[in-house]
Amino acid sequence: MENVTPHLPAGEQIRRAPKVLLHDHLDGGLRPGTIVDIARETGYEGLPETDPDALGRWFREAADSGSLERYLETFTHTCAVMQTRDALVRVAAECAEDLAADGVVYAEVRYAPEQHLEGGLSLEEVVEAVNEGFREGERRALAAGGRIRIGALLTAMRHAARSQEIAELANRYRDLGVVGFDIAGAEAGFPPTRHLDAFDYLKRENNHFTIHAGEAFGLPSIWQALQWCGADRLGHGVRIIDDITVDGDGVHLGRLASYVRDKRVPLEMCPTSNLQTGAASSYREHPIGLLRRLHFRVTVNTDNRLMSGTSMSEEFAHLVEAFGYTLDDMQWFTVNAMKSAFIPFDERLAMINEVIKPGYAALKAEWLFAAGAVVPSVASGSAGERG
Ligand SMILES: O=c1[nH]cnc2c1ncn2[C@@H]1O[C@H](CO)[C@@H](O)[C@H]1O
Ligand SMILES: [Zn+2]
Repeated sequence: MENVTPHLPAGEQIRRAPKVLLHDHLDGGLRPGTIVDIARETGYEGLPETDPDALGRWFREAADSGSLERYLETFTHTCAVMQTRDALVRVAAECAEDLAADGVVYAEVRYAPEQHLEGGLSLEEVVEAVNEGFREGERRALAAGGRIRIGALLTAMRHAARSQEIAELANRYRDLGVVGFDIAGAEAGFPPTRHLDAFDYLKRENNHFTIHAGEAFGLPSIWQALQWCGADRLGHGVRIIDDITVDGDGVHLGRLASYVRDKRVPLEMCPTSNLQTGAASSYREHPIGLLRRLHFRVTVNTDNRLMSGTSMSEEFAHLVEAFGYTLDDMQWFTVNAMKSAFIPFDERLAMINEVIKPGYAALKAEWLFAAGAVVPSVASGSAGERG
């Protein structure tokens, strides 16, 4: 009899479970075959491999360096093939299709418009091409029997000096496919306060933003992101663990960790990416386990599906294995993510009540109808033991 234990998710159930993704980079999620195609079409000759399988392996290995800076070097190749309107439409459409096929029902996908200007596109043309691709991908997913909604986050690169311009762009395209703003790139040496003008501007506009913080750099980065910049969410935020001590007397939260938990600050955690950049040493030791137990507002994310060779289902499968998470835990993470999304409250609520909860309820009931589940011993109470 297969999987009659209620609530314990098997691989295929994890894929079918509705999932919400808040932290995924468009330029970190291309299909290797698409990179090869576009490189050929546009004459980009810098690819380290031209066979799609070998190229996929190359990205995973090159990103597996233990350093964020080296991890980020691999984006040269994906950005190189995302410089034309057609390429951006294609990459965005495939992103939506791939996420929907993996059971993601809502995603916020980010990219840095300033990294897609080498072919002569304007910032506006970049945003419009990506939006067009997302809409196309949503339609294709629907036609294939799936369903997904995608909102874009516009990222400014923290080492550069275009954050104000990108924040204004995010504001201009608000309600037109863009739902918020972010900063990314190497963290050490580039504190979020370098971009205070952009964050202040977005606050005055009542707009939303998240900040990559507490990944390659510790508590000061998280503190600045929250208390100086006013971030709505933290990208990664794993280093908040440095402000938590666990000893014989129990768990003690420092002031910053308390603030993060008390204010329900969403943490966009990306376990596999953290293993690759050295921010965590194994799935079992990943801070997500403790933070979930302490009821921080934790969410599960992919970061870069190509560089990490992952998907939302893969991330959850690793966590199920490491921490014994059930469908109830998956639902908890998913509801956390949906609550923390940047779309309007009524839409988030409808997603939770009409899509996420019914989806998990259906999965949790499956054991009842599994072959062999209804046996005479039901009367003697074995079904009750399963619950
Ligand atoms: O985990 C990360 N930490 C910091 N920056 C990142 C991470 N993943 C990707 N990017 C950076 O964000 C840019 C826009 O999508 C990417 O080009 C990459 O440089
Ligand atoms: Zn990221």
